[in-house]
Amino acid sequence: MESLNRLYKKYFWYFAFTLPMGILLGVISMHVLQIINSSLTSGVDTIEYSAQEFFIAIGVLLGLGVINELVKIRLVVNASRDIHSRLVDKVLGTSFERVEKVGLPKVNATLSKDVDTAIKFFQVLPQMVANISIIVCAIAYMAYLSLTALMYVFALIAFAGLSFTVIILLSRKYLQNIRECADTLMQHYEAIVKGKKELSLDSKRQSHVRTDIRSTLELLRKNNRGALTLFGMLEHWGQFILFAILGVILYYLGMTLGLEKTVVVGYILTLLFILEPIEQVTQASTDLMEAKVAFKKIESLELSDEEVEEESEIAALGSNLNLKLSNITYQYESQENADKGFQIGPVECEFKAGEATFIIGGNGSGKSTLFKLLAGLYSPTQGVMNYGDIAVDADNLPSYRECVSLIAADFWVFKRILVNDSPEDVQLLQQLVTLLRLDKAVEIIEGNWSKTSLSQGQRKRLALIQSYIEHKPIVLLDEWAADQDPVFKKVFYEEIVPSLKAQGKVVIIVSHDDNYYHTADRLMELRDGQLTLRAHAKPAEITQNNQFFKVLDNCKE
Ligand SMILES: Nc1ncnc2c1ncn2[C@@H]1O[C@H](COP(=O)(O)OP(=O)(O)OP(=O)(O)O)[C@@H](O)[C@H]1O
Repeated sequence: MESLNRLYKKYFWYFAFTLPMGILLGVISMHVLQIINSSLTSGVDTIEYSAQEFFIAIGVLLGLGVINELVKIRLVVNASRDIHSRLVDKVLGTSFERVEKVGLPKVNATLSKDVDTAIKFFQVLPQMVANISIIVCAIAYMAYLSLTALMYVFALIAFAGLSFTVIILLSRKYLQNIRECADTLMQHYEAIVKGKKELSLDSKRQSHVRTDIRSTLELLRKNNRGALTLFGMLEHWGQFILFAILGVILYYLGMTLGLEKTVVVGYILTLLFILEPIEQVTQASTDLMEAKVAFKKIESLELSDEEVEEESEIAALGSNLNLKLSNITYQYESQENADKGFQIGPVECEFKAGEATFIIGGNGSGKSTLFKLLAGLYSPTQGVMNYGDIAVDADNLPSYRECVSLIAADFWVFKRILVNDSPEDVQLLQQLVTLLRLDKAVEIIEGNWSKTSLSQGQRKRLALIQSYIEHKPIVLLDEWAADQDPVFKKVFYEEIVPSLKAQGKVVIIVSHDDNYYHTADRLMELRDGQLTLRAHAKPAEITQNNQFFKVLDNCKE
């Protein structure tokens, strides 16, 4: 809870403010009660003085209450912004490897649900402090009226407190289960949205999915019922206890202890007055319990706790250098029912600047895993990766990643185009849109693509444009051409790849287009995680009418 502790510390003064304010509100409230009490039990001659005092006191209460409320609102809105942005920083600062392991549905559930529940902590705590202060002042006032009567009241309150604690503890398991169900539901929701096509075509699968979701909803219902029953009981039990105390004072203690009328009326008024603060405290305890579960859930994801520097730009390691892998291996953690996870390597290989390497291999042979390793998204289990003379390690990994442009099989296109301000780059961007035949499909509006909901092949072209204008020296393309039409496949292998090579980039491509293997400098094969050389080739020189080469060359000048 390190990051959240930092937040508590940041807002310590807000919390600290609510304590004396709560006590002040409590003292003045008790004073108001005392005025009412004495007006009810004494003669009419003091009424005029009491009225003045009464209205001054409630005016002060209004003023202090408003100040307290404003401070509370400030705390809540500021803390809400900070928790949201802290969580975004945590996700951004966490390694790809960890986020992949946690999985999208869990991260989504945390970003959408836990964060709002966690904010409740900041909403209810100041209120709770104020209410507890009022209750403490009320107890002090009752002690002032009659200590003996208070002993009896305390015995009843202690019993009530004990029963409250038991109920709250019992609710904890239900709350944890409800939170687990929320994760499972998020997974189901992702499946029914992403798998909508398949579900529309298969009623059997649809009914399986429906059954699974219904069983999760049933589990959720049972746990919700358990938690809500306990919370409901808590509320009514609290009310009952309070009325029971009133009854005991009114019908038994008054007579048994021979209490004066002022004491009995004082006790009744005070207890009625603290009815609402007590209700709010019990409600707040359940909210705090939920917030605690949410905090625990956030922590259980083990996201990064490091502070992310605003606008931090990481310098790239260098360019036009060779990428060398020495004895590199990467092993996934073992999955359920498996002895050990899939392993890549040991890989011994050098990818030269200005050369294109094609990697082929069957499904599951490890191509995407190798790309994640080459991109620095996974850290090798053993071995060394050198970029030029520099060994890539934990310290310079972020700088290495700045050298890599990856279009993965499950790539993402951001609406915002990141392009240098230079006129050459802006012109290059426009030329690439035309060359990649996207000029009729998208526009560039204030630095954003007008839309990204295009065909898969077109979206890959958008991703390639972003890769071009980033000018990164290592380009990794995972089956980029697989979704392109035959004409554009040809353009890719005969113009785009040579233009990237001509810029001195390390180009590595996963390809299954055997018609174009001859355009590679090297053909390598992955089989069960083992990378072997299949063929060296001497691809054709760059042709004079290579439009991609021309626009990139212009940009260099
Ligand atoms: N996140 C993961 N955790 C554990 N094992 C994984 C993970 N991702 C992939 N694997 C395992 O690693 C092996 C290689 O997967 P990878 O995706 O690299 O293959 P691929 O060659 O890209 O396959 P394809 O051609 O089907 O895309 C598979 O057996 C897979 O089960």
